[in-house]
Amino acid sequence: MTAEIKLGELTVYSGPSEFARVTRALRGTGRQIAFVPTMGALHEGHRELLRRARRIPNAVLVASIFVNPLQFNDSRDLERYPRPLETDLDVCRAERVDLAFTPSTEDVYPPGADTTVQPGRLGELLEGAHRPGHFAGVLTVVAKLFNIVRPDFALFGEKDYQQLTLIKRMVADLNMDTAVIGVPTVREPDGLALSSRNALLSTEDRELAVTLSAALTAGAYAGPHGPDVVRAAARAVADAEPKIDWEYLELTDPDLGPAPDSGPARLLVAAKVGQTRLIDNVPVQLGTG
Ligand SMILES: Nc1ncnc2c1ncn2[C@@H]1O[C@H](COP(=O)(O)OP(=O)(O)OP(=O)(O)O)[C@@H](O)[C@H]1O
Ligand SMILES: CC(C)(CO)[C@@H](O)C(=O)[O-]
Ligand code: BAL
Repeated sequence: MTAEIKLGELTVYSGPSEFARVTRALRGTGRQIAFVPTMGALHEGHRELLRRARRIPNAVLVASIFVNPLQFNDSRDLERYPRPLETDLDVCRAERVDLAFTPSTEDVYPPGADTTVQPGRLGELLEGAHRPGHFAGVLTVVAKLFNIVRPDFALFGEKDYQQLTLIKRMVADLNMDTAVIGVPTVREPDGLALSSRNALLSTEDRELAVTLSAALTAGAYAGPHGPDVVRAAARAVADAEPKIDWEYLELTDPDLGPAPDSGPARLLVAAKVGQTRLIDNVPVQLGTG
């Protein structure tokens, strides 16, 4: 079988069973597998994940492109989600991806599929409170993808910080044999976190959207003064932009528990800008000043 697998140029698969056989054959040759799961509409954030994965010595680079309906609690969000598959495959070629997995919804969820992975308490906070069922959808598809690909390494962006935290939790709790690597958020020059949904912003909304990262930056700079000042500094920037529908702006510890008085913390935001819901977060060092 491995004789047929060409590495060094992109091969695209859509059948889960066929793809599982390919990855199993590769493992049999002693190669390690580095995996970058995505929903497509690839941008510089995804490219950074692919480049970091490419640098893992002797690894075969696998990317998946699948807009997972199970994690969308809003059907309009699912409908509007961009799907430029051919351009995405060109990006995969440019980043020297070996294997792309592009299943259909029916490939991933054949009739009768009924088993899901449910997050614990962590899945109910923040994003979980605003997108009911979202993280069960994410964990279910990530567990399925991990079973198909069986990666040694899987790379996820810190932009989706709660997702990254929950995936690390799932891997530990369910004894999955994959090292999860978090990659810092890639930003536009003005600070806006890159996101596939940015393509849906009107010109005016794009200008407003920078307020999310501006609020986070104001909070992070206030870190030495302690948690109350961080919250107040971030909130002041957010409140100055009432055209944005702010959903949460919260300071936590790095594991998403209550914020400490000093030491490392995380400041997270979600807001609707026009029709488009965006999230972002930054690390904050508290109470050192
Ligand atoms: N700006 C970014 N920097 C680093 N990683 C990112 C960035 N944006 C997305 N990622 C990561 O890329 C992976 C795939 O994400 P996804 O395909 O959902 O893209 P996205 O830009 O997060 O889209 P959206 O948030 O609009 O759904 C995830 O691990 C995500 O955290
Ligand atoms: C991890 C993921 C690919 C699961 O669908 C998705 O949530 C994403 O792109 O962040
Ligand atoms: N990037 C996280 C996937 C989602 O918003 O559904």
